[in-house]
Amino acid sequence: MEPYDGILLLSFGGPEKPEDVLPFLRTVTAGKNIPDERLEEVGEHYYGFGGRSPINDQNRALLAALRAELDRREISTPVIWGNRNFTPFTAEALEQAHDQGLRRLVTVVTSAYSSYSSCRQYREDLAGAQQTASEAGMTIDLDKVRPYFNHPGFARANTRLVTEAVRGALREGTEPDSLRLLFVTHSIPTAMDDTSGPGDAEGNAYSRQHLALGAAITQEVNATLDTDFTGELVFCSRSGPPAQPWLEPDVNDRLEELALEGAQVVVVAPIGFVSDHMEVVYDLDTEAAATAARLGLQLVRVPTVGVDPEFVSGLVDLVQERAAEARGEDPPIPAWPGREARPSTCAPGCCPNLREAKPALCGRD
Ligand SMILES: CC1=C(CCC(=O)O)c2cc3nc(cc4[nH]c(cc5[nH]c(cc1n2)c(C)c5CCC(=O)O)c(CCC(=O)O)c4C)C(CCC(=O)O)=C3C
Ligand SMILES: [Fe+2]
Repeated sequence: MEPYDGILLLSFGGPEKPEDVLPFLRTVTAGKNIPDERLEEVGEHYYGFGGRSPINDQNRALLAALRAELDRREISTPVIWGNRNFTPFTAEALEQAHDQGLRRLVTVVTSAYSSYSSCRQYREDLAGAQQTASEAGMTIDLDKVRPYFNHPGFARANTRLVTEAVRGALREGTEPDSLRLLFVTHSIPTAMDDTSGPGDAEGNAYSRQHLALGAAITQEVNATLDTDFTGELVFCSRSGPPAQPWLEPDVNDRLEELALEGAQVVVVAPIGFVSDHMEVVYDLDTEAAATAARLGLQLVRVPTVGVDPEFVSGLVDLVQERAAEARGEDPPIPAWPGREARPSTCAPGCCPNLREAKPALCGRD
């Protein structure tokens, strides 16, 4: 895997027991304008699951799946795991890597899209952790793979999962006219969406990337099943003060409207998430499922990619692609939907931090 001697899996992190919940929430929301009521509410979501988020176990499973796929390709490069908000924190991961003799890592983030929250904030985490390591006398170089919403591994795995879910609903006798297809992602402030992307020429990269993937999946579903569905994008997990605009519609509000229109079955595909973490098991499987039940709607929740072999193999392809780039080669850069891949080194000012300027790695600024 020249020039890299290690791979860093970088994620959000989550609490593992009730005593972890408050410290975790304080870490997540430090310096952010999240109302207390929202924090208490989110704390309750975690307590409802015994104080344990599913996300860390999902990352452990992803680590094992990446290891198996690397071994299958006879690549012995170690994989290290770090989180933004829970141990092993990113700085701890770098220390562990350094102790193992690793000096140059390629990072895979557990988020597929461009935005401050899903891309630059991880680049800031890398800069902070690298700084901490350097103060302790450890020098580590860090690169990362490109945002992969339109890498074929992620996009095709999602397409297959949605197609199977719709096929299953139709096989059970659902009339196509009474079925709706919703793609779901995490809401973000509209100001964050407006500024997501490489800078002056763009913006709204976060919502546009989801719309592009949703449209491509819908087209494939229709081609495969000979149907005529119109997919649409909805959002979950809004927080922030009520007066601050966030991306809409909320999945629950849209379910209300769909029920009035006469829909009976709603296929909900959480393409914004790579695994079934809290937003999926609470906001969709608990809250949206209750809304649907109250409205008499059948909700069919599509699995997230998780450790789907096509997705995992795509992540290893991305790591090998990044290594080839770093060696100065000109590897093929597969992209679907759209032929334009995001660069693995972000443009200056890409997905800016609107609160405070902070150093970020893996970019040209
Ligand atoms: C785009 C995006 C992703 C997807 C990309 C990625 O995966 O990174 C994501 C992932 C996640 N978000 C998570 C948890 C939380 N996010 C919060 C708050 C926020 N998220 C935001 C955005 C995103 N978040 C934003 C704009 C805020 C407002 C404050 C801020 O500007 O940062 C809060 C505070 C309370 C609240 O406001 O809800 C919590 C507890 C967990 C862990 C789940 C688990 O434990 O299983 C995961 C994977
Ligand atoms: Fe979040």
